Amino acid sequence: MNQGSIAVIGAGKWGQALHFALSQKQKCLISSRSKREIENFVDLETAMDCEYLVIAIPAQEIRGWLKENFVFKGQKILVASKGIEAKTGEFLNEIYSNFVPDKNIGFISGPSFAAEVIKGLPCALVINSKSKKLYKSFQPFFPNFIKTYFSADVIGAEIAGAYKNVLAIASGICEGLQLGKNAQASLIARGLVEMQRFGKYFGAKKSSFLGLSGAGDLFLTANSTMSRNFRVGLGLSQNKKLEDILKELGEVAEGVKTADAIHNLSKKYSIYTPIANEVKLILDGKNPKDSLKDLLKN
Ligand SMILES: NC(=O)c1ccc[n+]([C@@H]2O[C@H](COP(=O)([O-])OP(=O)(O)OC[C@H]3O[C@@H](n4cnc5c(N)ncnc54)[C@H](O)[C@@H]3O)[C@@H](O)[C@H]2O)c1
Ligand SMILES: O=P(O)(O)OC[C@H](O)CO
Repeated sequence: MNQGSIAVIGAGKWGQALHFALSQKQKCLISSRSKREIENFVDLETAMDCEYLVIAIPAQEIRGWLKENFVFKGQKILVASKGIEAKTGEFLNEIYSNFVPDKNIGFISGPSFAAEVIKGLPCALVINSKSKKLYKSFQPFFPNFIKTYFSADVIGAEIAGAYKNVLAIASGICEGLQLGKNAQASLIARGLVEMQRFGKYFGAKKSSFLGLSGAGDLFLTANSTMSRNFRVGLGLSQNKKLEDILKELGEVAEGVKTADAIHNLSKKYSIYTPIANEVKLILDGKNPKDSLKDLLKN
């Protein structure tokens, strides 16, 4: 293993933004499935030989990618993805736990549009890990325009980062239906309560939902067309087909599959998640205006 070296795996919008940020203070390699004309682009084998890896692959693809490509050689891993695996309902930390020990892995959360990070605009992120030593080993790699915080509440950060994408779809629908800012603010506030209720069932800390991982990322994502998930909601409000919306988007919108995962988990464990459930029904074809009536029922 190449001691002290760092690489980003995944050269999508977030992988490229993290590569830019992590290149400010030191050389940072980057790798992806297809070759890219990016500084310090390397093949996967070279990247995997780095001591520090930042993995920015879509949540639904992680299990397959790990099975096909990952060999643990003591690397320290930072997971940059946000989502819950739809086909199993497993959280990302559960998937990674089959490949990496808890002391070697952390999860990034917080309000962070790639488009702003790649411009060097200031932001704040949380590195969530069972190991504070892991956080301390990654922290020096981050540039001065990114303030990092530590939290040991991995499940809270994971659920917050995944759930906010589903709520962003709901908020985009609300915007698209021109229901007004009162409705949108109420939806976001009730969504935060719902997210925290869901997280509590899995042992998440309430504070994670009041901080950067929850409220911070939700306020960002549910109020901006910079969010892919918010734009999915806008498309749904215009009765566009989901396949057409995603084709036009050309990037991942994790909330679509995570809505499935949350719906299945809340049904399995009898957790009250009305907003996420309506998003799932709308993604399956329910008229958004009918969902609105159902959500407004006293
Ligand atoms: N874009 C952002 O602002 C942002 C910010 C924070 C977190 N994230 C999260 O980062 C993750 C990646 O999002 P993104 O914005 O980079 O998406 P993107 O659609 O821009 O890029 C996804 C990348 O993953 C690659 N990919 C897809 N399937 C793959 C597979 N099976 N194996 C290897 N690579 C594969 C694609 O080729 C693409 O380069 C998501 O979980 C997202 O929620 C995104
Ligand atoms: O574009 P979105 O909706 O995937 O959001 C991107 C980031 O998660 C914002 O923190």
